[in-house]
Formats: sequence, structure tokens, C-alpha cells
Amino acid sequence: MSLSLTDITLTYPDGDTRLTALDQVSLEVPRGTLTAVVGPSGSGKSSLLAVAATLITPDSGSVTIDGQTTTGLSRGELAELRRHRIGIVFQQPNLLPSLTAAEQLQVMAHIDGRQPRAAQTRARELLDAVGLADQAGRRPHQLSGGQRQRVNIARALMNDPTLLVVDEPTSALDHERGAAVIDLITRLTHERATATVLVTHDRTHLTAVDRITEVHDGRLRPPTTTR
Ligand SMILES: Nc1ncnc2c1ncn2[C@@H]1O[C@H](COP(=O)(O)OP(=O)(O)OP(=O)(O)O)[C@@H](O)[C@H]1O
Repeated sequence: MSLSLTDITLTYPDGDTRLTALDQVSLEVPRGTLTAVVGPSGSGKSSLLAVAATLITPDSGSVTIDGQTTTGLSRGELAELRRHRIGIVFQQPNLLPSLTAAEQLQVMAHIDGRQPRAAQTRARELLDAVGLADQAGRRPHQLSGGQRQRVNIARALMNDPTLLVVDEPTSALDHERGAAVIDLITRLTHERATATVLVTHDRTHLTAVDRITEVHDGRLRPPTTTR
């Protein structure tokens, strides 16, 4: 299993008490499958993703990524785990304005100390995989919203992650482009064998994902298989 969340409870300070954002949540995501987590605003979706991506440590429960349990790891070790094993696609692409699409990807490899030539080849291959082979030299302002989101997705795959964590990737897109982005993430999940968790409040795009699970008031319902 590439991602295992077991009995996760997460609370936030709330005045004199604490608010329970995740309540005994368990989720298993095998490699090569995409699980969509749906639920209303405030139900705990972003908290779930942040725990899965090791950005927040839960109050209790365990997170295992690619067989490695994260409990007890130092901040540095968690950062390393994220760099090598986890790809994160945030809601807003957050691309650097002065860099071309290819350079946005190459920066990731540079941070990781990889060879520039190998990074160039991988960036080109990934831009091709997301349908942007001919846009590699464009800067963010020369790309459409959907194209920027595709660069964002390609960038998250640069380090060949086991776990891909995707937060509301369609929120800035119209229906057609949103559906195309979800289909792309599903295809890449299958082709590149990532364990993908995708959060959305919009179910209409989820026709081809592998599993859908609902979160309500911090509690997760068992996943349903769509195929
Ligand atoms: N940093 C924080 N401090 C205190 N409470 C928080 C914090 N972050 C989230 N919460 C609360 O935890 C609960 C779950 O929030 P979360 O952001 O995970 O929900 P969500 O389903 O992602 O919502 P949305 O769809 O609106 O982004 C909410 O009640 C929220 O108000």
C-alpha cells in the first residue's frame, strides 16, 4: 500500500477548546489508483490532504507512505520524504512569473541537486505527457488557466513521486477544462503508478476516477468503487 492513514485524529485550537477536524480517519490508497475525497466546505478535506502530505502532524494515528511510517521522523527527514516521494498539486498553480514552463519543472530538479541535462529531458517528457510539448518556452502569463494547471501537475511529477496529493485542481477552471484536468490526473496516475488522493467539492468531474470517498464533519465514509 502506498498511502495508509490509520485512525487519524487531528484537532485545531478553537478558543478555550479544540475543534476536531479529522475524527478517526482511515484510508488506504494503492499505487496506480486515484481516490477522490469529496465533501462540503469545512468537512476536513484540506486537513486530510495536509496530513497525507506530511505537512501537518496529526494528534494521533499513523501515516505510512511507501512502507515508511512517518511517526517520529524529524522535520528534516519529513522534508526529504516529501522531496523524494510526494508530489503536491495545490489549488493555485503558484508558478514563478519569470520562468518558462520547462524551467518551472527544472527548478524542482535543481533543488534536488540533479544533473541539468537529465532535468531538461525529464521536463520535456512530462510537458509532453500533459499535452504541452509545444508550450515549453512560454511563461505563465502566456498560458491559459488550464495550461497553467497542467504545468503545475507536470511539476509535481518531476521527482517521480509515489504519492500524488491534489487539492481542488478544477476550482479556477470551467466545466470542460476541469473535466479534462481530472481525466489527465487519472491517466497519469495509472501510467505512472502513483497513489493519488484528490480533494474536490465538485463531484461532476469524477466519472473516471477509481474510488470516491466522502468526508463529513471530519469523518470518512468507506470508499465506493466507480469501476
Ligand atoms: N489552522 C486552523 N485553525 C483552526 N481551525 C482550522 C484550521 N484549519 C482548518 N480549520 C477548521 O477545521 C475544519 C476542517 O477544515 P478544512 O480546511 O480541512 O475543510 P475543507 O473541507 O478543506 O474546507 P474547504 O472546502 O472550505 O476548503 C473546519 O471547521 C475549519 O474551520
